[in-house]
Amino acid sequence: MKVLVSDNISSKGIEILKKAGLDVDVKTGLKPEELKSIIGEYHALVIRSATKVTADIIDAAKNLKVIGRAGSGLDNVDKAAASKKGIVVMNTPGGNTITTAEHTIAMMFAIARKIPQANASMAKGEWEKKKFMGVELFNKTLGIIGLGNIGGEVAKRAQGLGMNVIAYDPFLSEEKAKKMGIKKMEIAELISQADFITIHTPLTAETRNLINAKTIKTMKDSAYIINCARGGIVNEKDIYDALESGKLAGAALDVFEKEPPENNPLVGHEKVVCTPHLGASTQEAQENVAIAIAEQIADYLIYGTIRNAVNFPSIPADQVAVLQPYITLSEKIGSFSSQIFEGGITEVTLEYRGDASLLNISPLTIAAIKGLLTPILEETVNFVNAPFIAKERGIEVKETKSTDAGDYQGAITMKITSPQKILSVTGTLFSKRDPRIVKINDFTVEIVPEGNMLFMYNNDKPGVIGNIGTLLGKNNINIARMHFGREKAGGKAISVVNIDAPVTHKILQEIKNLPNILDVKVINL
Ligand SMILES: NC(=O)C1=CN([C@@H]2O[C@H](COP(=O)(O)OP(=O)(O)OC[C@H]3O[C@@H](n4cnc5c(N)ncnc54)[C@H](O)[C@@H]3O)[C@@H](O)[C@H]2O)C=CC1
Ligand SMILES: O=C(O)CCC(=O)C(=O)O
Repeated sequence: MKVLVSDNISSKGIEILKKAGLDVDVKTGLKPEELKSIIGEYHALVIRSATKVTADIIDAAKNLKVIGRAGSGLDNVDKAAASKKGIVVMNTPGGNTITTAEHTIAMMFAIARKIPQANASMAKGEWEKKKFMGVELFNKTLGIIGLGNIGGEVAKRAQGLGMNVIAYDPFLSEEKAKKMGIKKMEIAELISQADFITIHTPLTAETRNLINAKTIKTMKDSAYIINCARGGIVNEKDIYDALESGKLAGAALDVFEKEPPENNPLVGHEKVVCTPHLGASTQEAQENVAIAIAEQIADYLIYGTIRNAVNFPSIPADQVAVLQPYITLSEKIGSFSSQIFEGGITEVTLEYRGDASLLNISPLTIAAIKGLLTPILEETVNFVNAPFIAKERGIEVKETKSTDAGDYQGAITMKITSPQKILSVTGTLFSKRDPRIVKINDFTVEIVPEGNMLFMYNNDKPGVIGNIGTLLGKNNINIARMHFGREKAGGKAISVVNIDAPVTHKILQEIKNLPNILDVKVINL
């Protein structure tokens, strides 16, 4: 079996692959057409973030069984194309957590004390003591947006420095935050209270452009911002304007909207410290992730054991045919529910009815939990660790079974509970194969859960649908399907629109401002 390593990984990983008897080629810096021309020879591909594994590359990968990411981010892999071809996509969540948290703290010190700027000045022969007056971190408030693995490690370190740590993470329970000695609050409150703001969320529809001109306006004067998560979460132009106007005292950026950045005025700006996506770049982290991915790939190619796969559950071979459609349905119900729900989840109940109650439900529950957590945690959740992550986050998972499925042959309902509200989403299979969402709370619907969608609560009034259609049409976005459900004529209604292209933040705002629209969410399945 042949393995292609197309990005730089630690030699420890290569040794493991070779020792396992695999034939390893290391070819880094390949152009897309070069990779496409050779990928057909390989059974496994090992990458970091530089190699772009597009649908085109996957199409040419005639023998490929597995793509392994030494690290966590999989935004450079077309996972849907890989899944369609049965290629397992795996990563190594956790291997670079400490390293990235340490980089964040280093970046915070660097902007607070202007260390890189002072170093550059001394290298030019200057001795500019006055110019590089800094601020202490002690007693300052650090606002962490996204209190997951890295955010949690940053919090511990910042507490050790005597900082007052506050956090915003809509998916974190109050209890967990309390245990960590952190005050959990809404984002607006955090932004207005923090002296330093650091971001540790994935880049999702919700977090794209999270820090923008509007939010910056509500920050303290002379606040600092740090982004070691993903480019695109902070709006680079708005940060630049705020630095120029003096609203922001400094920014530390490890990640960029475009990497490497081109003509980006933040690079080299006197109030900015930049690093070229170095968050995970330590010997220790690179060894961790290289060893982990090499072991995972060898285990899969040699023994068929799947670990840390983001697109495949482990189920006994004889159950695959019957379980797979229900696994897809469960994952879609979870993902759909997560994208329309807001609040710290404390409990999730999966109700299996009719045919579904007669199945081996444990992989279905795992798939539903994975679906629920993936839009929130993106790369860190897989078919193996989903239940553990839920538990760690204080989410209690319950299952119930009933042979009575009402109007359907088999149905699965996910009930999500937070201290403030409950959401219930029911799905079924049409023709034993095709997933449909058929109930959302008390609204009866018939939604095809796939691709880009808009989910809206609206008043059941004439003109609502026409307005949405006109606005999308004006923006050249084609509507594939529309579904409606209402409590009663003239009451509260839900509208779900399947669209052929994603909507931009601006279009989303325009939809929100249409008459009789109460709330809009973007869904991607
Ligand atoms: N700079 C670098 O080299 C590296 C960057 N990263 C990036 O760091 C980020 C965080 O990674 P991990 O901590 O491992 O992920 P994680 O999955 O453990 O944590 C992410 C946290 O963000 C929260 N979150 C999701 N949506 C949110 C929203 N709208 N508002 C507030 N919080 C939200 C989640 O609840 C979760 O607690 C990811 O974007 C990852 O790709 C990771 C490793 C290295
Ligand atoms: O491999 C790297 O250097 C980037 C790490 C990263 O961003 C990730 O693991 O998500």
